[in-house]
Parts: sequence; C-alpha cells; structure tokens
Amino acid sequence: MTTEQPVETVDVVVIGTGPGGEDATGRLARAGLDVVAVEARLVGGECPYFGCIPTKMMVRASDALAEARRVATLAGRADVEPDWAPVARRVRDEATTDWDDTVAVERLEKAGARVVRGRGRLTGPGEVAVATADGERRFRATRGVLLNPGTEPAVPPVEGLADTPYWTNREAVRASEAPASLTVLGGGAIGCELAQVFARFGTSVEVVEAGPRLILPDEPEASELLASRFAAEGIGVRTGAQVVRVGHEGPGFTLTLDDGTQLVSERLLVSAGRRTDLRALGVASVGIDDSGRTIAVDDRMRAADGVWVIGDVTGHGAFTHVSMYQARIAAADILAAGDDGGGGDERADYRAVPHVTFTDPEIGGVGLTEAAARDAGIAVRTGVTDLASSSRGFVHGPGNEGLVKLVEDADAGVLVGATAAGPAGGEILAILTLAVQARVPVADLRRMIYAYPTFHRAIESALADLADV
Ligand SMILES: Cc1cc2nc3c(=O)[nH]c(=O)nc-3n(C[C@H](O)[C@H](O)[C@H](O)COP(=O)(O)OP(=O)(O)OC[C@H]3O[C@@H](n4cnc5c(N)ncnc54)[C@H](O)[C@@H]3O)c2cc1C
Ligand SMILES: NC(=O)c1ccc[n+]([C@@H]2O[C@H](COP(=O)([O-])OP(=O)(O)OC[C@H]3O[C@@H](n4cnc5c(N)ncnc54)[C@H](O)[C@@H]3O)[C@@H](O)[C@H]2O)c1
Repeated sequence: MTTEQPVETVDVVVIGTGPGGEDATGRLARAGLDVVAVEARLVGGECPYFGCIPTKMMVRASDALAEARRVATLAGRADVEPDWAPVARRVRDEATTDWDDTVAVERLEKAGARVVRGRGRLTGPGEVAVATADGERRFRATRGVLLNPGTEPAVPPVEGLADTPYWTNREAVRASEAPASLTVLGGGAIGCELAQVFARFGTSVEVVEAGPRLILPDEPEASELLASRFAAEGIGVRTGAQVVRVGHEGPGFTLTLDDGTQLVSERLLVSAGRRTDLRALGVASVGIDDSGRTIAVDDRMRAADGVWVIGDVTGHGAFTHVSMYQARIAAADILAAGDDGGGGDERADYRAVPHVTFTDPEIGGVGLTEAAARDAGIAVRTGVTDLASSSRGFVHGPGNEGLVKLVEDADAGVLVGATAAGPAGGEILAILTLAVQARVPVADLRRMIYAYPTFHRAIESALADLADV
C-alpha cells in the first residue's frame, strides 16, 4: 500500500539540472528562495558527464597525437604510439569523478537548495509530482517552476538498430579502449568530433550522413574544409546516404545502405540528433503544447504563467552557453516577478549565439550563415580569406588549414554572421562574436590594428575581401 505524501510548499521547483538548471538553482537559493531541484540522473546534466567536458578531453588527447605526428615536418622525430588508457582515466577520474555528482549536489545544498532525486512532471499550475525511488513526492511552487529537461540521444527508426548494442555519446565517453573500427551514424557536431578522435587513436572510421554534407548548420566552406581534412586523415565520409538495416552478428555491426553497400565495424556510434519527451514532462497540464520537440519561450524565458523554460528544449541552440545565458535571465525574472510582478530587466537576444565544433580544424560560427542571411532578406556581402596563406598560417605549416568568412548586412554596414575555422577557430571567433553582438561598423573593424602575426589578423583580409565585391 502506498501512503499519500503531504504536498510540500516551496518557492520554486526546478525540473532538470542541466548547466542552466544547476546555475539557476544556485542563484535562486543564494537569493534566499526555498528551492527544490529535481534531477533524474546527474546534477549538471549532459555537459559535464557525457557531453562537452569528457569529449573535449578526448579531443585534447587526439589533438596531441596529431601535433606529435607533425613533428616530423617541423622538428625532428617523435615516435607516436596511441594509448587510450590515459584518456579513459582522465575522463573517469578528472572529468566525471566516475560519473558521480556529489560535489555538484553539495554545492547546491551549500547555496541553500534541496536536491530531490527522481523524475519530475508538472501536474497543474505550480504543481509538481516527482517519481522517486521511494514513491511519489508532491510539491506546490508558489513562485514558479523552472524546466530544464535537456535532451536524450535520438535513435533513428532503422530496421534492426534498436536491438543492437550501439553506442550513443553516453557510451562513447565511457569507452575503455579505442575500437578497431567504428561506423558513425550522423555527421553533425557529435559525430564529427568523435569520428576524428577515434581515428587519431588508430580506429578505422566511416561517417554515414543522411544530409548533403557534414556539419550542415555551418557554412558550406567549413564543411568542405572538414571533409578534406577527414579525407587526408583517412576518415571515410558518405553523405546523402540512407541506412536501411542494421545487424549485429558476432562481434560486429553490419550497416546496409540504400545503394546496397554494406559497412562492417566493431562499434556503431549513433549521433543522429537529439529528442525530447514533452508529454512525460506534463507540460500540457499548464497549457503548453506537448506535440513538438521544443517549448516556445518569450525573451524572459516564460512559457506559461509561472513556468520558465531554459536550455536545449527552447530550440535557441543546444549549447551549454545558451542554457547558462538563459538561466541568468530566467533567475532574474523569477526573482523580480516575486517582488513587484513586473519581472527582470534583461531580455534574451540571440543575434550573436556562437558555437564551436572542436574538430581539427576547429569550426567556429556566430550569427547568420550567408544562406540564412539571404533567406532573411538581408542585402548580403561576404568576404572570405584562407587562413593557411595568412602570415601566421605560413609560419604554422602543417595543420594550418582554415578560413575566415564574414557575412555583412551591406545596407547597415555591420556583420550579421561569421565563421572562423582553423587551428584556433574558436578563439578567433571571440572578436567576431563581439562585432556581431555590438553591431560594430565594418568601417571601424577595418580601422582596427590586428596583431602580427596572429591567426585573428586574417579577419583584416576577410574584411578587405568584403570591399572587393
Ligand atoms: C557529446 C556532446 C558534446 C557536446 N559538446 C558541447 C560543447 O562542446 N559545447 C557546448 O556548448 N555544448 C555541447 N554540447 C551540448 C550541451 O551538452 C547541452 O547543450 C547542455 O548540456 C545544455 O543542456 P540543457 O541545459 O538543456 O540540459 P541537459 O544538460 O541535457 O540536462 C538536463 C537534465 O535534466 C534531467 N531531466 C530531464 N527530464 C527530467 C525530469 N522529468 N525530471 C528530472 N530530471 C530530468 C536530465 O537527467 C539531465 O540531467 C554537447 C552535447 C553532447 C551530447
Ligand atoms: N562543440 C559543440 O558545441 C557541440 C558538440 C557536440 C554536440 N553539440 C550539440 O549537441 C547537438 C546534438 O548533436 P548531434 O551531432 O547528435 O546532432 P546534429 O543535429 O548536430 O547532427 C545530427 C546529424 O545526423 C544526421 N542524421 C540524422 N538521422 C540520420 C540517419 N538516419 N542516418 C544518417 N544521418 C542521420 C543529420 O542529418 C545531422 O547531420 C548539436 O546540434 C549541438 O547543438 C555541440
């Protein structure tokens, strides 16, 4: 017999503690609110345990191997013998503390919040039910509910796939060794980063992408650059390919493509996008449409009366920095809403959302691509420069491939988008993000002094190319 638990009244319930939910919980608790954070898995979410941090540690290791292999051209001899053991150890011990979130929980508790382990769902305005290991707990949130449920790996409905022991990012970061061979289903950010990581550790890698090119949301020039590096490193790429069947016989996977090709590999990584389950989250009980993959929010992250939503599920960019940016705005709005009902001052502005895919070359992008800008009806002027032929690229030598592409609103004379790809693409991106965000006139960008010989000095050449059109 289950006993009915009394409803616990609190100020705020946070369902899901991804990077944004964790951050907002701390902010609200430190401000003196009574906050309960509900987490089904690990406090911190995908990023610290299965996403950004462990995968970037893997990237760091594979980049070290690639640099060591360039020594022959630059500085003599380095015998390179890849070993996955230090990678697995760093991911387990340093990145994820063996997938244990004690420190994160303690940090929230120190801030004054309570963490409840379980799966939460809205059951009505201000009402939350949590399925815990010991039964159900119910909360009434007088100030509001903040949703930060994040996403799960999506698994395409390919015949046979569901019955196989495929990897998603969650298994890939727990790899105890680099497999002999790997098929990667999906050539987006996850697929490309991990394909190159494992290839550099000696794994024979084949990427199968349904779309026309790798990293589709980025500029085509960036996709081409990456594809040519993948080819040079022996990573197979099949674009426009449909997998019709997956089998797992004996030790390996067999993928059958629509043209009859069969790909055989020891491991299969499914990196084909993400999914959400809004129905299970109970959002319909507060009037939010649960039929899609995202929840519409206003510029203060409000989705319904007393409901704020942040993170990947808002559809404004599935990145940790977006989740945390939204957390700050939502927390301020929740606090201010209680004071005078008016809400916070800061409004979300997504004109200059940056992203970096940590392949080598690193691909950084901000704002609109050329195609998106044209679709938006902007009078577009573009400028492109090749990083390898810049002074720094020339000095750098092997591994210098890259580019800077600028997208200008020619009427306004400001940049609305930019791509920086190369050895330090993500770092070059910083100044371009500032230019897009602050609408720095292109005339001013041309008058600036760019240190010689840096990679970011290539921006000057890309600006000169804008003038040539
Ligand atoms: C392999 C990989 C690499 C990535 N690399 C980068 C990178 O380099 N840079 C970058 O900016 N982004 C990266 N990302 C994306 C980044 O991880 C996410 O954008 C980020 O985690 C923000 O997600 P979120 O805040 O929406 O929630 P998530 O991080 O997805 O966390 C949501 C949390 O909510 C919990 N939850 C869900 N539903 C419930 C419920 N009903 N009750 C209780 N708890 C619930 C989940 O258990 C989870 O812990 C990467 C992602 C992956 C998968
Ligand atoms: N460095 C970073 O910031 C970083 C790194 C990894 C992930 N992320 C975030 O996580 C999100 C999810 O990453 P992801 O790579 O899984 O998704 P994604 O949406 O970026 O890419 C998925 C790819 O899989 C392809 N695909 C889908 N179904 C397929 C099928 N049946 N067969 C072959 N290909 C198929 C899609 O065409 C797409 O190109 C990213 O969009 C990004 O926002 C960020």
